[in-house]
Amino acid sequence: MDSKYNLVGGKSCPKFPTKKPATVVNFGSSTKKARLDQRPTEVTKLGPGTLLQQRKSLPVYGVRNRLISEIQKHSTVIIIGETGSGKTTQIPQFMHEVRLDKNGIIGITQPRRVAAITLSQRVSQEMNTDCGAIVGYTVRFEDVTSECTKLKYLTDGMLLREAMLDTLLMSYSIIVLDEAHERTVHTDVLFGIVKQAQALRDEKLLKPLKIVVMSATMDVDHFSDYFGSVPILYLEGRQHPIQVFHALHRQDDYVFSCLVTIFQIHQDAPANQDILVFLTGQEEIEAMARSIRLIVKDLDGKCPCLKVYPLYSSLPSHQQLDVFRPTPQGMRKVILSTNIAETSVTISGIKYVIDSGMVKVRTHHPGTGLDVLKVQRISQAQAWQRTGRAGRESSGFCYRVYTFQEFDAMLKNSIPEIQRCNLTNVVLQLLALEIDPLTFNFLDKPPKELVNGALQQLKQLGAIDTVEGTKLTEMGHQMALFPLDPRFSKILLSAKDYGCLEEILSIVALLSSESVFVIPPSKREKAVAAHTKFFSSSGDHITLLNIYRSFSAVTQKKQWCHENFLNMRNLQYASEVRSQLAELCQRCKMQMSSCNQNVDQVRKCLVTGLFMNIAELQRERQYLTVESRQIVAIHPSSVLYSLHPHCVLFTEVIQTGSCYLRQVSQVDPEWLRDIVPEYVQQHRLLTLVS
Ligand SMILES: Nc1ncnc2c1ncn2[C@@H]1O[C@H](COP(=O)(O)OP(=O)(O)OP(=O)(O)O)[C@@H](O)[C@H]1O
Repeated sequence: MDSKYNLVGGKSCPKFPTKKPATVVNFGSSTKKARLDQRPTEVTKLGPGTLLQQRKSLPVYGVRNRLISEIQKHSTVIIIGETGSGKTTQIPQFMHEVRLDKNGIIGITQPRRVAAITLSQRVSQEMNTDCGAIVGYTVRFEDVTSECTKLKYLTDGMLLREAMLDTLLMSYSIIVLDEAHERTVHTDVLFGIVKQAQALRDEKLLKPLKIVVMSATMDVDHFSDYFGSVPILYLEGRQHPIQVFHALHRQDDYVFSCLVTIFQIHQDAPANQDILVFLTGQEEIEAMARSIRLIVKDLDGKCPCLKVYPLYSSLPSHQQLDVFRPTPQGMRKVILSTNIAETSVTISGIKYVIDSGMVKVRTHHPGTGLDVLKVQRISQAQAWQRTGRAGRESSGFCYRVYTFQEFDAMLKNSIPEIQRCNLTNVVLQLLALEIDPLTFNFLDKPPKELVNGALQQLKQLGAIDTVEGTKLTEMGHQMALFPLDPRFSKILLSAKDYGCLEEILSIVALLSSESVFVIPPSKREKAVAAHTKFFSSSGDHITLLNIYRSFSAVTQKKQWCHENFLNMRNLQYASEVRSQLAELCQRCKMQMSSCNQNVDQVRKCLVTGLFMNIAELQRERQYLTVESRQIVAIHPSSVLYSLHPHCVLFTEVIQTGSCYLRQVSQVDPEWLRDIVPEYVQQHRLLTLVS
């Protein structure tokens, strides 16, 4: 590729089915300033060799012995390495090879489930064993490990959960906190938990716990200081070079610029060189996927066959994993992804990365209690992570559809999640560990109002007695057992009082899964008509229950789902989640119960956990939330969209431009007075006053 590149306007310029005229995106290579180009890179040409040859050509392999000796010498080390240097796949294997795991397993945390799954599959392959044997993974609702597992890839959230059962984490000899630079809330909390476990094990003369922190960014002094000036090991180089290009001019529509760039690459590059595009969210991705498919139809076999794969977190797991399969010969895949493919993962075949420079971030506002989803610029660290997804199997290219000046103006690192997200779940987990969240030794303390907001919510849910309190009630202890948002744990635990545990289990399981509705754009009317059969005028929760009940009753599930435009895998997944939740309920000594057709009981039970999520109709379609006094509307996907009931309970609010309530049910304001009298007293409900 030339360093200056006119992306549209070549002789085979595609037609774009958009309103806009095709613009031009010119790119310049940022040779001097690009970080990857500043460092001497070790370039090894790889043929289709064996996995062992591939492993040996990774930069980390050359320093294996020094690395092992440093890890053996110190109880905690920080390792920095560029993307693709081999940190995540190799270092755990090195430690296993010298039997550092003889007294316990090596746990490697990952911020995302897709990374934990694909990494453990890759490492199993490299070690020539089945996934789930020596190497395995644990993610929420899925445990693929066995008694002989020595290397366990797990999400940071799962390790935190394990810490609740054993604060000393005795089954582990080494804990690797990977991708620490991402600063997810769970990794941040784990810093404190593993540090404490290490100190306590030393104090009690138990077997030692080794901690390895791995990061892809250089600013790790902070991590080192936190553990008491521990050594920092720097791994130089990456396996394959990546050429980075920036747009020469500011682009005013990053989505369109990405689309243009995809087709310019597609026209020039040989087949089987795949493209990964970073966008911000599901809707944007699905819209671009449709545009690409339309353009491809117009190309008339002039280019290799192009297959589009969306990748976002609400996509069912199996569809996410499809993306990782090699592309059939003669084809090209283009993956449109959110930031879930940004760190840790290797997607086979990716030669080109196109970076929009944007990301959708969830931020919690303690004042209003609202979680707001906002599209914003990424940080430089994220830009380098995205770049690093190319050049993993051979050299690669990264096209940034923003100028170098824009890159230069980006924040160096993203704001840690703990500074901006809803902390209710984390605070509950800390309290279950008998840790006071107000005095906990956080790597960076979260804002006090976020912690207080979480304590306040836990008090309202009955998990603690007082806001200042650090002791969980019995209800709080039970709530902490469930891998759910505390509001849903509360609903499950209340179900025994309303005699509807069967129903609540189904609803909570469905809310924990991806959407069960399938609405193909070409068969929209038919799909909606099929779904209408299940609709309940009382709202979305009972509608979900109707679907689950029918699904459980039929024997020909596949055909039934197909006829009713429902996603069978998601329903099956929900059914697995349901079984696991039912087991946890049994552990809490809860009896199974069903309210059969008296589904008012179900909605009353939902109020026990979601009473802070009530909104009242103001005027046509406009609602006011009782807790945060926000103007909102019911999301068009809700069955209540055109019914506008007086008082509704909702599962979540999303703000993308306007504020929308999702998963909504009608409630009778009188129920609120019975179920949460104190809350009603504190918050004036208009309907109750009149
Ligand atoms: N699933 C996979 N398929 C093919 N190759 C892979 C796979 N996983 C890893 N590799 C190879 O191993 C290399 C090192 O991957 P690894 O995840 O260990 O790097 P890393 O240093 O942890 O980088 P990052 O932090 O970006 O994930 C990759 O660049 C790639 O060549």
